[in-house]
Amino acid sequence: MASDDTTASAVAGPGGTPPGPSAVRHDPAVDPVFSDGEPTAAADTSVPGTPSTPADPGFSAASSEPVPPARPEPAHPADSSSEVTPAFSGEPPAAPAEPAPVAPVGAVEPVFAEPSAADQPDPSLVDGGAPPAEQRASESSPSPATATLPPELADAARTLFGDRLDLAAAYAELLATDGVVRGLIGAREAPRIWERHLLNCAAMAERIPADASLLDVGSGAGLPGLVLAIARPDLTVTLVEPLARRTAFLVEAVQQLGLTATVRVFRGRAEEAAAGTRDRAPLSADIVTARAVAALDRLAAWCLPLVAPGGRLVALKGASAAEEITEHAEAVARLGGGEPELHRCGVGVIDPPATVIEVVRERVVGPVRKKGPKRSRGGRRRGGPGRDR
Ligand SMILES: C[S@@+](CC[C@H](N)C(=O)[O-])C[C@H]1O[C@@H](n2cnc3c(N)ncnc32)[C@H](O)[C@@H]1O
Repeated sequence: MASDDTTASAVAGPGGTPPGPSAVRHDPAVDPVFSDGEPTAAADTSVPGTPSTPADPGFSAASSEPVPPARPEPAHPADSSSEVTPAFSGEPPAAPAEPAPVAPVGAVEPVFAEPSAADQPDPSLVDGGAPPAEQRASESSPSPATATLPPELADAARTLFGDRLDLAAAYAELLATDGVVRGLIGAREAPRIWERHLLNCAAMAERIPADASLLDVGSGAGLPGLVLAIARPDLTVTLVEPLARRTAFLVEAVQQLGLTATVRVFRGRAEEAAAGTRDRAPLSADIVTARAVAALDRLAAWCLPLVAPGGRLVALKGASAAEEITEHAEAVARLGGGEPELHRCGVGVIDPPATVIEVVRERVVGPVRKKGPKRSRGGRRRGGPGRDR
């Protein structure tokens, strides 16, 4: 049930409420939410909370390697094919993988219901001998119901979500129930969804201009793209995610939250989104966001081709953001990016503020061509077999 703190009538528009006491305590900027069962998540190993940092309990067995183009997820009823065919949700080729449409439910109260019988986990979600997600959820102490917005975060949440706070609460509920049951989010993350995930993602909104188009690369369960779409109804958002189980969740979440007018889901890798096909123009947007997807050099390689010239990559990063800039600024420049800039978001609202790295796409750089043998004017390869004849 909603407390008075979370009712729409009690909230002001974003920025309209004086920030309350800073209440977010951890450095949550890049803590991803995936549970142990996730098979192929590429992660930013240069930030805290990634697989290379054992301290993060909510993280998956992710590697820093990119997702292979056609690497299958574990079989699941929603996955009719193991092949990843880049497509928007609803496009005919991808249709078999999409769940049946769910009627929008609108805003719901930020208390998490018990999973129904229909929510029983599919055993095929279990990876590597781990117990089913539901079992993992019940084994760890916090119950999903504890993901209710903590009172000490209510001021920050009101400031960041304004009159969309109920919608944010509905998404938090989805993450903490469905997200846990389906193995998309670690059970221990449920009680700290607001603190570690929703608020710091929402804080990025201050770096995004009004009415911008936005592509969120490696959305996973919707972070930060879906959070930004909730906080900022003026944005047009595309969630880019290659893995079927995650895109199935995203499609359902978009429908259930009633966000279909401003949010679409593209199943595929960033590189595929940028390349386009004979039937689909390459995707691009004013702003490309990412959290916990890759280190800055690789992120720039994947994301800058998706940024409209003059637009920006806005990457949510952790404590090592400054070192990443030092390490990768040259690579970013080679890829057509400007000097990476570090910004703090949510100052005075969340503690610590979120850290983002921003890169303007200054130049359009073509794909790196591999050096092949030189050809003569006649088209023959110099030194090739023809020359010896
Ligand atoms: C560690 S998860 C982070 C998910 C989410 N951004 C978050 O912060 O919770 C990394 C995500 O990036 C996706 N990913 C990996 N390589 C990608 C690529 N080349 N293009 C798009 N997404 C990719 C993975 O499938 C995975 O969902």
